[in-house]
Amino acid sequence: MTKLYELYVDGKWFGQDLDKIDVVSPATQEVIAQVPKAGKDDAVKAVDAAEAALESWSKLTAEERGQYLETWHQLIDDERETLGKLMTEEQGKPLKEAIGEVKYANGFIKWYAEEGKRIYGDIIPASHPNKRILVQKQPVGVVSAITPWNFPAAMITRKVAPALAAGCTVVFKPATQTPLTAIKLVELAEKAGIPKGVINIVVGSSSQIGKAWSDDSRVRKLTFTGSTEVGKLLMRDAANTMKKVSLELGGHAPVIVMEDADLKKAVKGVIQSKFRNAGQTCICANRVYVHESVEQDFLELLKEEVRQLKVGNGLDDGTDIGPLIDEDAMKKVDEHVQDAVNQGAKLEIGGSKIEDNKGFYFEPTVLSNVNDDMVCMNDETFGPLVPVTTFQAEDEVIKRANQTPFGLASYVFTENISRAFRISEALHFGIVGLNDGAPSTPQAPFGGFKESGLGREGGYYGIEEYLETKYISLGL
Ligand SMILES: NC(=O)C1=CN([C@@H]2O[C@H](COP(=O)(O)OP(=O)(O)OC[C@H]3O[C@@H](n4cnc5c(N)ncnc54)[C@H](OP(=O)(O)O)[C@@H]3O)[C@@H](O)[C@H]2O)C=CC1
Ligand SMILES: O=C(O)CCCC(=O)O
Repeated sequence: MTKLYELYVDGKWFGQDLDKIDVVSPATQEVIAQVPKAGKDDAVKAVDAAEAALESWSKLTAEERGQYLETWHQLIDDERETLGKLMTEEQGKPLKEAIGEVKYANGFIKWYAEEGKRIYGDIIPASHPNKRILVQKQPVGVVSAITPWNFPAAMITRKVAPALAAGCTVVFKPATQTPLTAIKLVELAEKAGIPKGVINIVVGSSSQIGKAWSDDSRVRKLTFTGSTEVGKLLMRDAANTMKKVSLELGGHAPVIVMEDADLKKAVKGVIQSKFRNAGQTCICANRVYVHESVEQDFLELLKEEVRQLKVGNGLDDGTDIGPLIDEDAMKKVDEHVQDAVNQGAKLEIGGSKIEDNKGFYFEPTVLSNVNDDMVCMNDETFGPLVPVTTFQAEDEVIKRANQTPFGLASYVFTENISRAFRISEALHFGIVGLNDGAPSTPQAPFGGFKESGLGREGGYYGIEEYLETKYISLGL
């Protein structure tokens, strides 16, 4: 019998009597579990619970809240293999990557268990002898979090952990395609003794749940990771009650390989950045600009590495690239490849769907002779495609890299220190991987410029998003 996972609001598991949603393995298309389908009423009840829990949770000391987070961290660490397997089953990424994500996700909990103790205020010298100017940071209040399917654990912990550490309570909705890891994380939060109402999870109609939270003036902060389209919609709705908003949206990351780059390092960076999670990451390399003098050497090295990547079910040993999340995702990659090839791009390796599997598998693909008008050079592919084009001059490539409404991650490979700084500073992106294809880490600020979003997650920057600044003017 298919296992039914329940939802959790106000310290109670519920949902047996609701309609059900099937959770489908992207590797096999089999139904692996079911979750209840919550709607508006459940979303409102979640806010009722979070609001009721807010006062007592926010009044705990940062050390007490940190202790709950430490216990949660330990329980997740003990279960990292179980969580990793569940994640692979529902999301598709290879098991070693899934376990890596659990560790990464847990790193945010550990970091914020500590960082909550360092929410400092200020005393500012006054202009009047009988006045004192005090500045205090306070939790923003109830937080609503909406997360995507591509990182079923990390996108949750990097929102929930700083919110909890700051003294906020949380209502959250994971993606319908990947709710199981999220529910398991909440089970462990309950086991860690986190009081009822502090964390509440619902899954179901995203528009009903999102709207209920947007319209509710008790929710003081919205944090979202997902598509730019939905991010804009949520921001517009949040304006009605003037919520604080953090948005981590789409990217379109350029990779710049200069003529003085260490090409082995550059290829390793592209492989790390591009093929993680089958290319379904908002910081994935999406377009590669290689100096014309090193293009052939770069392509040869890249193809050598890509040839060795094994595509398959993420649960199988040795799999490097799992299935894409669904048919639409596969169609998008195929369309990007076809568009480029029809306009004269050269297929260096890959280029096809893998038809003899039940899941949505696509070959790791490299295209050369690509130009800036092709769809793949303007739109996030979210799949295992590396389009390679050439450039002649530094100014030219900076201009082309910045020619996008997105501004999340970018990558530069060069062994020249002055050039490295010059280019990093000229790129209009929130993240620059300088000779580094894997910049994500819990202590660093993750987030984008322009239409890639607002706010930062990670490090001390990430906890600021859950705080209000209060100024107390004291007359002596
Ligand atoms: N920045 C990033 O990390 C991500 C970027 N993307 C980009 O977005 C594209 C589309 O992916 P997709 O999964 O559809 O992204 P979405 O933005 O649709 O989904 C992200 C989250 O938002 C929820 N959601 C969707 N519509 C609403 C709504 N009206 N109100 C409230 N919540 C809503 C989803 O719920 P539900 O699952 O129930 O639909 C999910 O929890 C990808 O191809 C990729 O380009 C996608 C995922 C992550
Ligand atoms: O695609 C995303 O939004 C998640 C980014 C993963 C990371 O933290 O590196």
